[in-house]
Amino acid sequence: MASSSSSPSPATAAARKRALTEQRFSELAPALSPEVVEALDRGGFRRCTPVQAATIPLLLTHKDVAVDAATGSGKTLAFVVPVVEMLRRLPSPPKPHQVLAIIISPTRELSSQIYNVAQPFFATLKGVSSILLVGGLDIQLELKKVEEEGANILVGTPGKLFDIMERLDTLEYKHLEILILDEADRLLDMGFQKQVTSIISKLPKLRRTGLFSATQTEAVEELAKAGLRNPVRVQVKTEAKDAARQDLGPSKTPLGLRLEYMICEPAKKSSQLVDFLVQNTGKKIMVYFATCACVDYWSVVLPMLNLLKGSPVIAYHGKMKQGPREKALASFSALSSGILVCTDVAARGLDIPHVDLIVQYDPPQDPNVFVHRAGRTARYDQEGDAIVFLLPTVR
Ligand SMILES: Nc1ncnc2c1ncn2[C@@H]1O[C@H](COP(=O)(O)OP(=O)(O)OP(=O)(O)O)[C@@H](O)[C@H]1O
Repeated sequence: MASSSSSPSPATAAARKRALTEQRFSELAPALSPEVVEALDRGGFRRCTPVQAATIPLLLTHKDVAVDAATGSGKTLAFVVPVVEMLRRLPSPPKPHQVLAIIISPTRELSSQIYNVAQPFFATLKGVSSILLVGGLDIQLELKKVEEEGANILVGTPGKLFDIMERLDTLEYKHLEILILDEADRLLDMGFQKQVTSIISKLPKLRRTGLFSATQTEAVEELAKAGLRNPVRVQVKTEAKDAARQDLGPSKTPLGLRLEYMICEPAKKSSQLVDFLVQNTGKKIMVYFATCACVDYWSVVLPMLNLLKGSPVIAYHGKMKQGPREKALASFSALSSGILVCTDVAARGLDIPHVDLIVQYDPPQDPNVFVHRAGRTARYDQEGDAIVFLLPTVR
C-alpha cells in the first residue's frame, strides 16, 4: 500500500517524486469516475506512477497495450483501474453469467494479491461480481458456486481458469470487455502457453487486451502478436546510474535499487552467507536458493546459530502446502526485520512491504529472474540493496 503522505522525510519525498509523475488520477483524460478516484484516494494513491499515467488513458481509449516496466512500478493499478472504469461505463448491469473481464497471472499468490488490491475498486461496481480462481481450492465447490451464482470478473491462474472454462458451459464470454495478462513472460516460462491460447480462443476478438511484464522475451512478443490488436507499446525506462545496473541495460531495475556482487570460493560460500547475514542483522532480508531442499536445509541451520538469535527465519518454497505457504508470506510481510529463505516461487510480483536486502545465494538459471528477485526490494518509492554471490568461475 502507499505510505502516508502526511510529512515524509526529505529522502522519502525525493524518492516519491522520482516514483510518481505530476499526473493526478483525478485529472486523467479520459476522466475517471468520482467513485474510482475516491477509492484511489482512500488507498493513498493521488498521483500516477509513469506506467499508470501512460497505460490507463490508452486502455480507456480502446487501445491494446503491451507494457514493459520495472518491478514495483505500479503495474497492478495500471490495469485494475481501467478494468473497473471500463465496466463502470456499461449501460446496464451484466447478467450473472456474463464474463466481462479476465485477469490472468502465473501464480496463486500473485492472483490473490491482485484480487485483494482490486477489492476496493470492484466494490464501486454495482451488480458486478468477481471471483478468484486459483489452484489449491476445491474445484467441485468452485464449479458449483460459479454455476449457481455466475461471475462477471474472473481473476486467476491459467490452469484453473482454463479448467473452469472447459468444464462449465454456463459462463458466457461474448460480452467480454477486457483481458489482462500479467507477468506474461512468466506465464509462458511456466508452460501455460496452451492454456492461455485456449482461453484467448474462447474470447471475442473485439475486446481490449493488456499484456504486462517486467521482462520482454521473444515468447512474449509472439503472445502479443497472437493476442493483441495493433498494441501500443508502453516502455517505462529508468536510468542506470551504477555499473552493475548499466550492465543490465535500461528499464530493468527500479531507481532506488543498489546492486552488488560478491565473489565466493566454493568452500567458503556458506560461511560467507552467515557472516553477511550477521552483518545485516536488523534488516528485512530475502535469500534466494536454487532448490526447495536448500531452503529446507538453511531454514533449519540459520535459527541454530547464536549470532542470528533474534532474527526470525521463515522458509518459503513451491513444495510447501498452500496453507503454510500463505502463512509464511503473511508472517514475513508483517515483520520489520527477519530472513525469508526462498526459491524462485518468491521471485515475481510479490509486493512484500519494506524488504531491505535481497541475497541471491544461488544465481538464477534465467537472467531475467535476476531482475525479478532484486525487484522484491526498492519498490515504488523505496530504496534497497541486492547482492548476488558468484563463484569465481561464473563471474
Ligand atoms: N500511484 C501510486 N501511488 C503510491 N503508491 C503506489 C502507486 N501505484 C502503486 N503504488 C505502490 O507501489 C507498490 C508496487 O506496485 P505493484 O505491486 O503494482 O508493482 P508492479 O509493477 O506490479 O511490480 P512487479 O513487477 O514486481 O509485479 C505497491 O505497494 C503499491 O501500493
